[in-house]
Amino acid sequence: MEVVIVPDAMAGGELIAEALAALLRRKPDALLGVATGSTPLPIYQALAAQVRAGSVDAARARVCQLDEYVGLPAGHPESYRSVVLREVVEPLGLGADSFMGPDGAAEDVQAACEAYDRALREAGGVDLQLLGIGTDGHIGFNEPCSSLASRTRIKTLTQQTRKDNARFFDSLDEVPHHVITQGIGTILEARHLVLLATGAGKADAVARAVEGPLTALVPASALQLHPHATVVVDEAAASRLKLADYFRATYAAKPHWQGL
Ligand SMILES: N[C@@H]1[C@@H](O)[C@H](O)[C@@H](COP(=O)(O)O)O[C@@H]1O
Repeated sequence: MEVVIVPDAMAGGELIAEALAALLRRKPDALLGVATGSTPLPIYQALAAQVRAGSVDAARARVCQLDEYVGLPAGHPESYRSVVLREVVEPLGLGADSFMGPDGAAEDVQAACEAYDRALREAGGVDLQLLGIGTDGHIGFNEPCSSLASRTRIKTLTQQTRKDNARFFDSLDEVPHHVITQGIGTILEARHLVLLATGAGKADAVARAVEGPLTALVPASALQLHPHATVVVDEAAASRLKLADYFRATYAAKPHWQGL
């Protein structure tokens, strides 16, 4: 696992957007796994700026969702489908046919989960999966004690996650209890995992994920199993890392051509 400490969220966004741009230059139809929440927004803004400036062509990029609420009415502005269309697909100038996600309104949720796992494989697998981290260490919506081998499935949110996400809704009551999320086993199949965490509120989760034991109690610790996992953190989110100086020195000495 590589840990990169950046000064602030903006710098993290630009660094990761450059990695996405480099991937698209290498593989124009790359399948980009995107995350929701506030943290990755600077990545999407920086990538869209690169597209507008003509430094990367994203016209053939494909985008896929990490997770979704269950039971929100179609077109709800806070469904992750709506968020990804609004924050990623449209700003990159892509059409809705470049995008795939699990169907949170399906009558047969289990079948929808299995279909999504299959669709990801049939699409050739995710080239780069962006991840955020929950304050309880979750990735996607894999809450603590999710199986490290799990596939896309329905999960029940913890009260903490519902409270954390209530800011996107009019009230806590409106935050769904159930979600569909790519499983940890599904996420680990992506060729490159890039987790961005910013702010002091994530420092504890980051330290447990990066330097703690591999445990289902901290789903993000599963990144330790992946051969190409990058964790980008700002100074505040890095504040509890014991090896911070080592991570800084390693990144400073890294040849530029390697990218992330
Ligand atoms: N399902 C999403 C996660 O993918 C995201 O990482 C997390 C953190 O969000 P934020 O970046 O807003 O803190 O929120 C939600 O739970």
